[in-house]
Amino acid sequence: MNLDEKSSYLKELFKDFTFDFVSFASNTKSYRNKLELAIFHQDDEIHYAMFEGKKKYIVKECKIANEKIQDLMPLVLKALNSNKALKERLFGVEFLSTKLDMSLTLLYHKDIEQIKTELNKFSESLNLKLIARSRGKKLVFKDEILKQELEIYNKKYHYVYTNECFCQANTYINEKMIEWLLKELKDEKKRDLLELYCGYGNFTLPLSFIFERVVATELSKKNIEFALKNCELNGVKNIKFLRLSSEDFSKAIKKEREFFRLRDVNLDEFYFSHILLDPPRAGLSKEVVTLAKNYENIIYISCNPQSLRQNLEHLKEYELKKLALFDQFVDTKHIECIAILKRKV
Ligand SMILES: C[S@@+](CC[C@H](N)C(=O)[O-])C[C@H]1O[C@@H](n2cnc3c(N)ncnc32)[C@H](O)[C@@H]1O
Repeated sequence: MNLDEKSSYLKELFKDFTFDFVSFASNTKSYRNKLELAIFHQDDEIHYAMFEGKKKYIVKECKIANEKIQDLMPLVLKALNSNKALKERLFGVEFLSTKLDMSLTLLYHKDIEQIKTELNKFSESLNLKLIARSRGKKLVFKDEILKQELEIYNKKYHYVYTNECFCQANTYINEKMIEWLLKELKDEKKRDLLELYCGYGNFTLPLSFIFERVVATELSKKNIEFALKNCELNGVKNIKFLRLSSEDFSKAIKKEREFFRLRDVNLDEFYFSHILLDPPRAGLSKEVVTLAKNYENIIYISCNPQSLRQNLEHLKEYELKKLALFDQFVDTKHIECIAILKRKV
């Protein structure tokens, strides 16, 4: 689907609502900063491959991947093909790049300890941050931490993360999403922000500068580990990151359950004017929709407009003020959007 088709689809899906609509285009080529490929073994050679349903087909190049990844792809393949131990039982590769950095993950169906020396030489020869994985094992060569720098309205935000963290796939569009949110929230009355599904703090850090205080929660331990590092990197002091599922956080705020992780936090001290939600494709559970209703303003970042639409059915007390479409995944059926909701008066 192109941007016009996605816009029409969204407008049709949300036709029962009245809202301002805006869309943001991406570069159509070289936009992806992460790429996962399968490996196809043929005779004595390996090729990059993708799946179409259950069918694997060979991929010679990938124009949607950014230039860093495109440049590295042939070098990696050549080096792997010239080494029997490295190509044997290899079944997948994952490229992850940032504006400043790059890592490669190799996925094996064999014990990677046996090829540790070869992997090290491979990482050295390509000067590459390399991660190798096989069942229950992980080896890291050089480093796995990537540095990222986002530029939002001429201000730089610094991040670190690894490929075990969630990260947005299109850096340009990610920056546009953050810029748009800052612009939309600029003139609103704001106090504290409650953010659920915060990842490593992608939105949290820039937003922390326009709210008094932020409580940000996330399920994954790795994401929270890096969110805390990112807070320090940017000298931010007004965010409290908590590793809790959104469902558990709902229980905590209703005092239905006590959590040791919340022993130093008195949630009653906060005045949340806004809640920001960026859930996985399935959208929000019933408990989280109920939690969201405690707050006057809801910002809902969605990678699945269908689940967003379903959740809105249970948020009838709110008006959908704005809906923004971000073409994060160009020419695919995937739609990323942000909805801004306000409780009706
Ligand atoms: C779409 S990502 C958004 C991450 C972040 N906002 C960003 O922009 O990088 C969704 C995040 O929700 C987390 N997550 C998934 N299920 C969750 C749950 N039930 N409670 C809290 N976090 C959850 C995932 O670990 C992931 O980091």
